[in-house]
Amino acid sequence: MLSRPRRNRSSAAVRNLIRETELNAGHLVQPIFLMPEADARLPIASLPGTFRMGIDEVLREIEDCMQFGLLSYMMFPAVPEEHKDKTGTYATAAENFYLHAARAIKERFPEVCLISDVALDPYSTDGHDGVVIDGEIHNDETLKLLDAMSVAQAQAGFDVIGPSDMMDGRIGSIRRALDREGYTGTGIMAYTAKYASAFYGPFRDALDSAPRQLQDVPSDKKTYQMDPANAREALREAAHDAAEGADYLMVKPALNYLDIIYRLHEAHPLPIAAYHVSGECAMLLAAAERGWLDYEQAASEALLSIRRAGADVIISYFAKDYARWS
Ligand SMILES: NCc1[nH]cc(CCC(=O)O)c1CC(=O)O
Ligand SMILES: [Mg+2]
Repeated sequence: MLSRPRRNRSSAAVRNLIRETELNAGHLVQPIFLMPEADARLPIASLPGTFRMGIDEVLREIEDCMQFGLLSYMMFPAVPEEHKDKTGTYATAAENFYLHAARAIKERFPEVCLISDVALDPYSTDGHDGVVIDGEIHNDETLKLLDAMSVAQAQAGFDVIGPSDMMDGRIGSIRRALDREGYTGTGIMAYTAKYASAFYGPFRDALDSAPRQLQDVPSDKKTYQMDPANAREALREAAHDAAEGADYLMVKPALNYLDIIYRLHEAHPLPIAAYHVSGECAMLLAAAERGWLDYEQAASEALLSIRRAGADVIISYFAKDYARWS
């Protein structure tokens, strides 16, 4: 044998020399679930180790994460039922606790990159990302609501707007709305290839945002989120979002969709984000709880694999732990 690959694995020093992929806290985004009560800290049964927090707890949490070099956060609101309605009015209300929290975070930690969530589902009594009109999830009526939500978030200080709704044309629509209002510096992280996945369960538990049982509307999101069977369709979505002014293209979920991450990374010069979603984290945590997997090693390998596939940015509930280990 003239060529022996094992020579390049013979010591830690050699392995370090030839390592192809690096992953550090700078690539990671920590998701945050925000509650209205300032001092709240509530566990999520299906996602151990992650909490729904009020703003006081969130500020403490961010301070903690910053010690480990985590600078980017993506925030989601757990909206009380009494604030929900069919069009998500509360999303742009002056008293909205999510907008107030963004202001408080950016005031206290101006150096962080704060990413929003734009979609109707946390605010909607129907639990859909778009507005339901006459039994239909109405694309173009939803765009107006998403535009207003995005402008309110930019005004509150979010650095990057994160449309997670999968309506057609919303990136261009939001970009124009932001620019019209003078927020030309506010970025857009497009949930470009977001699949109708079974792995969002714990997230929907956390926000109580699952689609409701309605008369004429399916209680799944398959008419707007992508079919897990499709890969080429993701390239089409990516072409739209890139042309409409997205600053990042996201693939979601991540681990079952590494091929999609790879394809988008090859096809587009835009930064690629991957959302390692709640269910993907939960199944690893459940196995670790039973002693079936080593949490640190398995979580690190999962994140590294997402990065190796071509993700520049990884959103994961493991971000803080990984940052602490590395
Ligand atoms: N706008 C909805 C939204 N934004 C982020 C997630 C899931 C994230 C996760 O599971 O961690 C979802 C769930 C859904 O589409 O129902
Ligand atoms: Mg699209």
